[in-house]
Amino acid sequence: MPKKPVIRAQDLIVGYGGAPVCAPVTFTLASGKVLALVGANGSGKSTVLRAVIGLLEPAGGTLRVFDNPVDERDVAFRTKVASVLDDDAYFPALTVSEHLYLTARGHGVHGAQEVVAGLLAEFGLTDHARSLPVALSSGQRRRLLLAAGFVRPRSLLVLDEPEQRLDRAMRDRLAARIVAEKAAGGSVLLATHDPDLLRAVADRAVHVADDVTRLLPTDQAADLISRENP
Ligand SMILES: Nc1ncnc2c1ncn2[C@@H]1O[C@H](COP(=O)(O)OP(=O)(O)OP(=O)(O)O)[C@@H](O)[C@H]1O
Repeated sequence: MPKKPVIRAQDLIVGYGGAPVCAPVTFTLASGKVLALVGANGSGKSTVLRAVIGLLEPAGGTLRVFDNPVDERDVAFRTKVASVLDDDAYFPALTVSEHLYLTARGHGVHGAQEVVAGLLAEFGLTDHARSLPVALSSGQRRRLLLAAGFVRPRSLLVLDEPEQRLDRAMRDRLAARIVAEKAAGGSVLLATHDPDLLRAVADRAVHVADDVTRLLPTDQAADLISRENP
């Protein structure tokens, strides 16, 4: 029997106060695959991601994650789904390493200290391990949030414009990390404006828009982004 998709969205309608922000969205994401949401500013990519991780009730259509309706209060859901959204959601009174360690321990990660040390190195934060977030640059804070996403146990990783505020070298490292994620059987749903990241990691894309949302091959989606952001 074919494996059930990790995410199944069928004519999914998302919006605020009853008003949809984009055309209905239909896609599936299988394990070991990366699906990218692309589209202009304000087209609705983050809103779709919020619905997938349970921060927003769908206004219509079907949404199943691991073959269940989304319920972010469910422990089983939270152990499988890690997300990094476009917000500065860190603890201001914890250092970089305390932040990662707390997240790791809170999610029952084995060998948390080694895992944290590895992520500090990978995200270029070792020299800032004892810094408070206020003493980090905006790109370093972004690295901290990404590292906090990667420290969690997960089968599905949801990333909202993970390239934001990262320099080229860090974007390349992030791309390698996402490729490793899928090689290990993990699934990734991400929104992006970066055609290089898209080409490096995505298997398919969904163009989110007002009139119609379409599934696109990665190259076509990357060309579309390049045209939107010449
Ligand atoms: N909390 C909210 N309440 C009401 N409207 C919102 C809210 N958040 C976003 N919107 C609106 O929903 C629409 C879609 O926003 P969304 O953040 O999903 O777009 P996006 O595709 O992620 O954009 P960007 O590429 O700029 O990040 C926009 O018109 C935005 O103004």
